[in-house]
Amino acid sequence: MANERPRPLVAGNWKMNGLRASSEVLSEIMAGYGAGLRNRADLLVCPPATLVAALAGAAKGAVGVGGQDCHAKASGAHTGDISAEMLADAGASHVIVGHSERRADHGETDAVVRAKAEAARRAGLVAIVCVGETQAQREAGETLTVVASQLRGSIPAGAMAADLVVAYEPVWAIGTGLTPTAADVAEVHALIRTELGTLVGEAEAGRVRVLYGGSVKPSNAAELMAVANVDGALVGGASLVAADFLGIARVYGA
Ligand SMILES: O=C[C@H](O)COP(=O)(O)O
Repeated sequence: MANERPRPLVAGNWKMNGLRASSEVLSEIMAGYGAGLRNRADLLVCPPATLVAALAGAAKGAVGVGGQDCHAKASGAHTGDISAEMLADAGASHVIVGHSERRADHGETDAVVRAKAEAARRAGLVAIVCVGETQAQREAGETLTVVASQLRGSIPAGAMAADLVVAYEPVWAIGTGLTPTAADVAEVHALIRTELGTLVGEAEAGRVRVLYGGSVKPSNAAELMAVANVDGALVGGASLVAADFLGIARVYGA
């Protein structure tokens, strides 16, 4: 079972970008999501929370729609926050948790990220748990220990491949145009697969989709997606342009 390669997932994280007119990007993605690609890979778009319901309505399940964050609790006095249940109610299928921008801007710890991933599961969403080292940590030779520690702290006990995706995003590669070498990506993704084996069991670990994120573009997608244990991409900037997002996804099929 662990030998079966998971079906790839190409996910777009729009971050704090997008107005109602941006639904046009989704329309273009759907128009370009032909059978050759549809048979081989899943697509997901994670717009700002203001657009989740509209895009989920327009996507009609053909392309997944996800949130970018959720609160750990289902409801309550948490001004400005959005629960996993609310995202599910709006039509989301996934939610990103623990993105390095949330960890840095909002002080989110591994424990907070795990609580959010548990909330996603409670609400019937797939949690996309993000991990990755900073430039200083890479230069200090700490990449593998940092990523392993984040995984152990952020993955909920009893997580299953059906409710978990892991995204490896080196912080220094996000939005910079820099990417790790294929060998570096392979080393970290192999570690993630091994750690998942310990955390969720070998059989489940083999089915969890492990994405690479950080300056993925149509020009480098083929090389990055060909790396062992890379089951797709979490795309930031390039996901805002349908042609670029599709250009990345099409490494899996026309
Ligand atoms: O969630 C997506 C990542 O942070 C990657 O962003 P980027 O593709 O703009 O480097």
